[in-house]
Amino acid sequence: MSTLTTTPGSAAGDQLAAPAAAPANRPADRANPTRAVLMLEDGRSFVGEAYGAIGETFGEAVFCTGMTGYQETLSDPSFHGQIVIMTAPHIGNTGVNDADYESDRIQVAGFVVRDPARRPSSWRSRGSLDDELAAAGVVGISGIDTRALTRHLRERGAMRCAISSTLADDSAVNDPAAGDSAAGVDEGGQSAALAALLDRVRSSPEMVGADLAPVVSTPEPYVVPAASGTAQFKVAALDLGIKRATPAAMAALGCEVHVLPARTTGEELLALEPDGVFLSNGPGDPATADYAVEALRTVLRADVPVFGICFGHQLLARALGFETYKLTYGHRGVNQPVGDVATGRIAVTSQNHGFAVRAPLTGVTDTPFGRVVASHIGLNDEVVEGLECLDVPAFSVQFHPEAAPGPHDAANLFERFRDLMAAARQARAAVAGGES
Ligand SMILES: NC(=O)CC[C@H](N)C(=O)O
Repeated sequence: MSTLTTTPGSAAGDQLAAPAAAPANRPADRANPTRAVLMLEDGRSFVGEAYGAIGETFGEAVFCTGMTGYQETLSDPSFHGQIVIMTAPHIGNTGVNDADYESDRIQVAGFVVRDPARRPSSWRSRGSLDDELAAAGVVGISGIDTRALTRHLRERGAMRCAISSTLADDSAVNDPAAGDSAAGVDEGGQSAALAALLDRVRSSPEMVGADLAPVVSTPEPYVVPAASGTAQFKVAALDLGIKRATPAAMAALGCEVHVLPARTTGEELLALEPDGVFLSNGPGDPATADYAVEALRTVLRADVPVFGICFGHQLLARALGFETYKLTYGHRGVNQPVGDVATGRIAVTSQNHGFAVRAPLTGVTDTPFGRVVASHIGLNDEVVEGLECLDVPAFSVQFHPEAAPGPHDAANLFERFRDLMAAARQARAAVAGGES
């Protein structure tokens, strides 16, 4: 299986790297718009204007329903290899600032908006989003019917796509004006350039089978110190695509967070003598990343507390023996309702996932690491959104308690992790006391 190795604005995958003769991505000119095409794997296409950089890019088309937080979305490493469609029609209204980035670069493979802000307005803004995308070489498209596109993906599922603003001839495109019915796929009448683009989309790498965490992970370990005072707990955090807000949330609770590359082994994690091990969110298919699953099993055997979010939740599930599967179109946005099974409380959560864990919604499952229950359930479609181990100190959630962007309903989960680490330390002290 080929692996998506997208760099912003470039073709997805080595085998799809732009031919040497292709023009380099260059900023779109707002005064003289350049025509751009979004081509889906099933042949449906949309015509709009180049937005951000002019060029050609490939990735999985996914839609995000957040009304706000486009900067955090763009820089979330979990979106690596994906072309993100914003369902909110006005994007870029507050420009860009340096505080809202969740990693050191824009991570999406491409960006689709309906109606970009012509002039950003915010006291924090230092520039416009389209200039920022152009400077980063990120190819985008604007002025298309994002509602029709989203409905198409809801019916047909997330699929590969391309954005191209460099086609020689795109005159005969299957335009959204032709209607947004699911049956509106019309490959007939397309120009040779469009047919060739469709071929390129269909030979681009798929998200299923893509092992992308090592591509976005930190090459070297680094430490985020406790936000104030002496650190109370040492956390070893496996960076599978971590967002800045995550170690910051743990540091605010008195943790010293050691952020480690994706391929760190279980033995290396334990050698740090951490109070707890954290597994981050990340891009790609959780059915890959066997290295992290193995590391996690080593940690679980050592009875060290574990907390996983999103990709980390999926990997904890795999370590326990559950399987993961691909959702039709996933959950991406800041308004996803989740029920806490134990308390009956509902949290509105931030989510960004295309895969999910296959586990029973009710009852207790026996696993090699003891009994496990589903702790959280997605209220839109009954997807397992959390797991709790009853016999080892481990739990995980599919959503994002770090909430960047998003509501803070789930922030208490970091406190739960801290309390789990405190309880484990007390238990160790009691055992040591009993032995002496
Ligand atoms: N945000 C994440 O960690 C996403 C996890 C995984 N890549 C998925 O799409 O389901």
